[in-house]
Amino acid sequence: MAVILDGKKIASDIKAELKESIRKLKSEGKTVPGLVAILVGDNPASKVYVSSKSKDCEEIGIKSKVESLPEDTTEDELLNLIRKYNNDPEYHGILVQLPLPGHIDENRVIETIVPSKDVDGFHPQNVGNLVIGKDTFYPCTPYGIVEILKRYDIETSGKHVVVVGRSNIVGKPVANMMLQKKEGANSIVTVCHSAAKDLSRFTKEADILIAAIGRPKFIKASMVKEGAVVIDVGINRIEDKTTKSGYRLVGDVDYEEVFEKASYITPVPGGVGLMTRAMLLRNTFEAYQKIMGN
Ligand SMILES: Nc1nc(=O)c2c([nH]1)NC[C@@H]1CN(c3ccc(C(=O)N[C@@H](CCC(=O)O)C(=O)O)cc3)C=[N+]21
Repeated sequence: MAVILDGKKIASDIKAELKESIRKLKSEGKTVPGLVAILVGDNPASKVYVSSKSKDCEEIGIKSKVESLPEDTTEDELLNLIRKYNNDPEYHGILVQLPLPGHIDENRVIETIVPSKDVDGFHPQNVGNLVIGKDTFYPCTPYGIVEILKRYDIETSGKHVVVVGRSNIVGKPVANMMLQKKEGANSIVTVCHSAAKDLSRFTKEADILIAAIGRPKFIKASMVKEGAVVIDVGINRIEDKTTKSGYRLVGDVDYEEVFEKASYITPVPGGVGLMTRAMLLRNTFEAYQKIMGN
């Protein structure tokens, strides 16, 4: 049976640390970090995420603002709003909630955010710096995964990490972070994806398995090595009429099965998702420190 990696506990520790740092800033009469979240359209899941982000900010003393724009906002209007915040000294972090409506080019949007305020770490300059091991913003979900491993003292150096999924927000950046030598995890990394003819051939080799596929309960016990560390990035809503909301959240890992075989496992909810939120706060604090020069 596995040890449950408690994302809720670690996220709350990180928030407490940041809260204390911000309290100090305030007591010295300094301005506080600021985060603006930009939401286009009314995707219900995105609304929930954005409102929980501002709640988190409020809790620890980060100034936050939500810009809610209608679905039919033009790309130019959005880009102009981003440019406004690029030049606004009260906001040190800018987050544009993804996905965007189809008529807006996500890459153009991301490239318009000034890299020094790109707290998602999605700008090509930050992505490039991550790959070559230079100062950057780590994307929040990968950053959260690395932080969980660190706080549970899980050995990563020389371990075989297998990432399933190759997205720009999770798979690719987490693979790069785990690969990093200097101040990094120093792991051996395999990235696999849906084109693999026999995925379990790869996943069974993992000392640390990171599942970021986006398919409910996809990783079965038969695909996992005895004693592996299993990190579940999936957030899938599946119908469940016994709950009040009519749905239930499950990960990309078949938790009940894999729990018996793994040495450590992250739960869903209560694992990586909460860490993602906490690391956004840390990135905002780091953006503030870099901009303010302290
Ligand atoms: N620009 C941008 N940056 C993002 O970081 C970003 C994004 N767009 N678009 C959507 C995804 C998804 N994401 C999550 C954040 C928190 C939870 C989270 O708090 N999960 C809770 C449960 C939440 C629930 O009950 O729905 C948990 O796992 O315990 C999940 C998913 C950030 N994303």
